[in-house]
Amino acid sequence: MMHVLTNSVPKWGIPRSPHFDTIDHSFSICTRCSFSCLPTSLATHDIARNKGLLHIKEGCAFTIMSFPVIEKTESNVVIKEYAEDFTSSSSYESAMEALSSLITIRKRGEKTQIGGRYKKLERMLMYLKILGLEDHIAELKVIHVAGTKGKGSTCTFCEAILRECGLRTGLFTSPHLIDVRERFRINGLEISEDKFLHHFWECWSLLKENVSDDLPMAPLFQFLTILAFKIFVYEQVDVAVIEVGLGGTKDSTNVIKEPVVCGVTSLGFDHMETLGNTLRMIASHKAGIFKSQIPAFTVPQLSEAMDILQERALQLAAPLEVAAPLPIEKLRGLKLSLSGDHQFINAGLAVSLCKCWLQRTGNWEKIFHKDGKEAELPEAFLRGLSTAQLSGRAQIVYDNSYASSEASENSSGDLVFYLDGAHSPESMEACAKWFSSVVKGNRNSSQSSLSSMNGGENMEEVLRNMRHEKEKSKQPYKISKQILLFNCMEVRDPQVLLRRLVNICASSGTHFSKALFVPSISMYNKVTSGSSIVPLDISGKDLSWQFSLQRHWERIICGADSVHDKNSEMDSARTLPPRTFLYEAASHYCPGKDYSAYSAIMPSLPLTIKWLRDCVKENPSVRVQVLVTGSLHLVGDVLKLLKRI
Ligand SMILES: Nc1ncnc2c1ncn2[C@@H]1O[C@H](COP(=O)(O)OP(=O)(O)OP(=O)(O)O)[C@@H](O)[C@H]1O
Ligand SMILES: [Mg+2]
Ligand SMILES: [Mg+2]
Repeated sequence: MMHVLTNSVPKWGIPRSPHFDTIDHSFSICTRCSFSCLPTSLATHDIARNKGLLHIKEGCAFTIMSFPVIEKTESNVVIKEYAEDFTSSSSYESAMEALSSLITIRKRGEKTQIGGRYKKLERMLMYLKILGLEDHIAELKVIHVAGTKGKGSTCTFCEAILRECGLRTGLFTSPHLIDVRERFRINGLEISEDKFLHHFWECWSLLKENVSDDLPMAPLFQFLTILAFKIFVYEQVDVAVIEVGLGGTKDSTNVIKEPVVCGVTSLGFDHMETLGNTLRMIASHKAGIFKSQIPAFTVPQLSEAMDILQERALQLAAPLEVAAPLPIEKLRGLKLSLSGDHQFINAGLAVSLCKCWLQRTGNWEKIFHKDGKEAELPEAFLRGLSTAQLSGRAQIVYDNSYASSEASENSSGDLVFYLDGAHSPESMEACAKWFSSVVKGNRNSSQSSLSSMNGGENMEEVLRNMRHEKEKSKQPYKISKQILLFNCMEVRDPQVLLRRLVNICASSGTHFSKALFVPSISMYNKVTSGSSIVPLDISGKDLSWQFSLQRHWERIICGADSVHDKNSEMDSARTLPPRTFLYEAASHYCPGKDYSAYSAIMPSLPLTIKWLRDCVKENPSVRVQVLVTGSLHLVGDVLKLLKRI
């Protein structure tokens, strides 16, 4: 494949968007004016102008751009546009403020309080019309994916595979862990801050100008969906991989009228307050993305769910196929970049979706004409499957920032974080299996395989982990302790989640010596960015939810209620347990201490990480393996802190 470096874009002129010619894999420059392909209304607004984001000229918007710089990463071309100084972090923070104002404060399952005359999907179509996008989104070549678990992973595999096939990709996933821009990827890379702000303020101001009592402003997820469509249209992606937000039938993404192919990942119990209490009801929502005569794929499902999917597909004359989990031999010695056995299910689905997409768009034969071996996965597929990246799903982070530079590596213990944002019973099961298998791998061999490190890491992180593995193999034997760091949203059933986790881990010999219950930093009513300030002030934080999690834990582990009397709860949570707590056997526990034998409430996440680091620093003979799970917010917060503390 040829990559051509271009820097011939006029600095103050029309942005020409570079893209792949998908047919012969060559890189070409589209000489059409990207903006001129879009309605001139896109350029007529004030906020962006006030913020200096746009120059308006005769109804056509011109971004202020400096020369694009092309970075080559493996077989992909990555384009970076370095904008002038018009975007500052403060402008990014004001975008976050604006986004936060779109969060509709309501309890899950309650009917929306958006008001207005129209239903959600009618509103979505009207918003798209305001932005002049309605015809353009019909031209996007979409892979649309619903399901209870594995949507994000499946979409990420699809994106990586098709990018490796030489296509220009757009990927829209949810939720994000640290920064909202994670939800929008162009050619495998998170959208740049400049581009994000540009599109954000255009959407924002046009919608704000046109809202009325009948058509109120779009709530958060609808807004983000519209933004994704706008970005993908503007970026002229060859393929848009779109993850459903919640359910299917009524999801904001379901304005896609004619996707190229649809996928439904593993179905299970989540969001029952919105989707219903039975698997049949849940499946019926997910099947709501099927479209007349459009091929659909799913994974093996329980029969109640499969029956519904098949019924719906039949009604729509949509050919539905079941994609088998990817057989490991097909990888020809490579490893899936996302860890855990469940990822073979997602990978199998992604392969079927991509093959179908390539065939239906006429690309399959053009790209793989020389590759006659139907049974084998094309090289590009293997590259995609072994490099796709998604943070916070079965991700391992070795933390060594506590080790002082002068001290030898061996003078402190190991601290390893295992992060997985599981928050439904089925995903907790997948998470427990993964955690047990990787810590077991550690117990059985001094060197764990790199396959246990998922693709959420960047190259730098992978290399750091490899160095760590190498160092570790030279070190004396360490005693491993498994610790749980947990929080979940109040709408979840912690009893079910924790019990599932404990039982599955126990069945393969993994036992948590302690559980730490901690409040998340992220606020559900605020969209924050990677650079937002981490609040350290914990005074007045209500920890009653964490105390109730602890009570569930105590009941599961020792069949008894926690020893806490309610009055001491608030006081005890103000203080961290002594460092010996981490290593103390439960039998050493003395009633009367302000933490229990098996668990503790931690006053804040930053303090918890510091405390864990201090504990490990003092004790060279231990390896503390911390499973962080229950909430993607918690996982995101931990990742943010590990990178920044
Ligand atoms: N096929 C699967 N079966 C069971 N659990 C899975 C599967 N795939 C992923 N998981 C679990 O679900 C978690 C989230 O994975 P992923 O982000 O791919 O799913 P999602 O459907 O996008 O989730 P969300 O509802 O958070 O958007 C993973 O961390 C893992 O614990
Ligand atoms: Mg979900
Ligand atoms: Mg998701």
